[in-house]
Amino acid sequence: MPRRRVSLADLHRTAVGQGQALLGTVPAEAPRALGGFDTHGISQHTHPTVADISECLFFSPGDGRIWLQDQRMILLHSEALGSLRRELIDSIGLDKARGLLTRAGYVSGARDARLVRQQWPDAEPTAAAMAGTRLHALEGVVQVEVVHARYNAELGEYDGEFIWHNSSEDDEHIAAYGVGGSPACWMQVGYATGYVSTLFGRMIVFREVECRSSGAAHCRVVGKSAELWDDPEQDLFYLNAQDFVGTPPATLPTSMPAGAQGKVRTTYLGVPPGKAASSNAGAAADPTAHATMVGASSAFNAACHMLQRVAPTAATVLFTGESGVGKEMFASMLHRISPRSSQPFVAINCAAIPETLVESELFGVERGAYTGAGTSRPGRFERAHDGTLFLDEIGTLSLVAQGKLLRALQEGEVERVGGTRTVRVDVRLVAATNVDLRQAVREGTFREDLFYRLNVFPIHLPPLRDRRDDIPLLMSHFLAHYQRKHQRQVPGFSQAAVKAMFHYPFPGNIRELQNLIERAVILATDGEPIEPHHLFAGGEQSGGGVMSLLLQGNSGGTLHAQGVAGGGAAMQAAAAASARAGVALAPAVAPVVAPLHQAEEQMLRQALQSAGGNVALAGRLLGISRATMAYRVRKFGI
Ligand SMILES: Nc1ncnc2c1ncn2[C@@H]1O[C@H](COP(=O)(O)OP(=O)(O)OP(=O)(O)O)[C@@H](O)[C@H]1O
Repeated sequence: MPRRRVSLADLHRTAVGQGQALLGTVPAEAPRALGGFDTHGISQHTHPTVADISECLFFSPGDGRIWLQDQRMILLHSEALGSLRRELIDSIGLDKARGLLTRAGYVSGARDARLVRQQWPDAEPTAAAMAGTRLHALEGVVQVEVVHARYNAELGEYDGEFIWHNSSEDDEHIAAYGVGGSPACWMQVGYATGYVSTLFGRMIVFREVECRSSGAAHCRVVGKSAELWDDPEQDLFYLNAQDFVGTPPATLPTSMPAGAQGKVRTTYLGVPPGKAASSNAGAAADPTAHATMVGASSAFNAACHMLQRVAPTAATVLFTGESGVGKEMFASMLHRISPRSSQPFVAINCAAIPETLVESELFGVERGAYTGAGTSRPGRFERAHDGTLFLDEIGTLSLVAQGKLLRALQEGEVERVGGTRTVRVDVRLVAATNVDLRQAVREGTFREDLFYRLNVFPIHLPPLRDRRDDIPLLMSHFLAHYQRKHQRQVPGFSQAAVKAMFHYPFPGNIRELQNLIERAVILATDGEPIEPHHLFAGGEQSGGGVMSLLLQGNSGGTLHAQGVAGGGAAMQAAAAASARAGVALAPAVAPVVAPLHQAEEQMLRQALQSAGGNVALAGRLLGISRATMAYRVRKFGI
């Protein structure tokens, strides 16, 4: 069979042209059904229409694939999904099954929103939102009738009501359980939440207020920005794979009653009830102790499930992943949900300690051991006794330090530098690395025996560009966080800003996203949404344009811009915003064509110079941690 991709639209066209001869089993009324949407307030001819969308659907029977543009799809019997659903409910319970299906729906909706963004970048917001209803129908899930839908970009508020006809989930639920007391379109609600939240870059919660499964004639769903609901917690609960995962609050407007703000904050803390209070022993050493962990992508959920499995044990855990993906945050959460949570969590960044001090930092030192050791002090191992010791950037340890670490792990005891007695320590070791330790072993820079000692339970955290479904949640989360922190009234993101965020590769991962949003919240004008130039004002390459940070003297940075997403008007606005922020825009520098290591060194030097030699600030400019910055500065001998 030829490996030809045939789009649904091709079939339709051919059928129309050739009197249905090539359609075979496609029923004659199918094209009419596809075009059968109607909406109030927006015409069925508004692009992207069902016909436009169907151009993205390809059947490739020759190689057993169906594509919705670049996403592989499958044509699954609704009954098969029904049986999976029934087994899930029967084996893990209604609430857990509902959570799983809601999150699967969320991922699907988020994917479709990205498709619409990519294919119709100029579609106006209502049309892009309506495309979700058309995709949902085209995928055979549900027919959507729009009661009303409205998005106010100025206020960042969404509000919509829909009637769902022919819900496939209801058919299956009713077939298995009959008509009962509660709504059952869980995946579909997850889809709507994922689609609209991804489209607008903020948390928009859908709730099914009437459902065929609970006796209504048809299903009715209401979607609103999370802060417009009084009690979004009950809906958001199902988005969390584990109870330690928080869901980002929507922006908390200052007009919100103080009591309500408090309620939302505690609900979203991301710490299971009872755990927060007991983990205070480690809180001082743990900078992320009160941070909320958010995410909804399948990669994030998979890592959370692994964390939940390993937390109750004493096994060594090795987190791998690029800088800024959340390894330290996961390590800290691991401690908080483990039986050691009331004991210390001691973190050490191996890259940040000079080679000569590693031993005394880890194992402690006895008075007089060397010049300057005026008092005896315990090392991190001793301080982490009964608790968790987190060794970050473990790949940077020297071979000598690796040998000493291995000995301490094998023997369960340490000897202070200059001391004569050994101290027994009981620590749970958690390590993290952003280098490939297997490769380091092959290259002879990392001990094989230590690698196997650490690699007991590896958890890989993929880069943000590979789990883009988390982006809207993270955007909402950090927007709310920095609004509170900096007392700003920024209602949300403009459509251009959301688009730019979805196209940005985030080389610095979540840390970089966090920095972009903090900067944007500061740069944006109160009462107006965040625009791309507020986000990409620090040298990031966004979409078609580049903004780079050029450094002149020690008197502070100068922003040099080479176009920004949004074009000339955005440039002018960027210039105005930058002027407000005390920096100036100037013509662009030539694109960097130096080898990677040279470019890296140049960027490090520029950032340091801009930050007046402040390593932490320079790191923030580049979207990396202070420790990583310090390590790289040392590596290049700057
Ligand atoms: N799932 C998440 N939800 C909310 N914030 C997150 C999440 N993951 C990471 N962050 C935030 O992103 C920043 C970077 O995370 P973290 O320091 O844990 O990354 P890392 O992988 O340890 O980086 P490095 O390798 O550079 O040390 C932190 O401010 C952290 O709070």
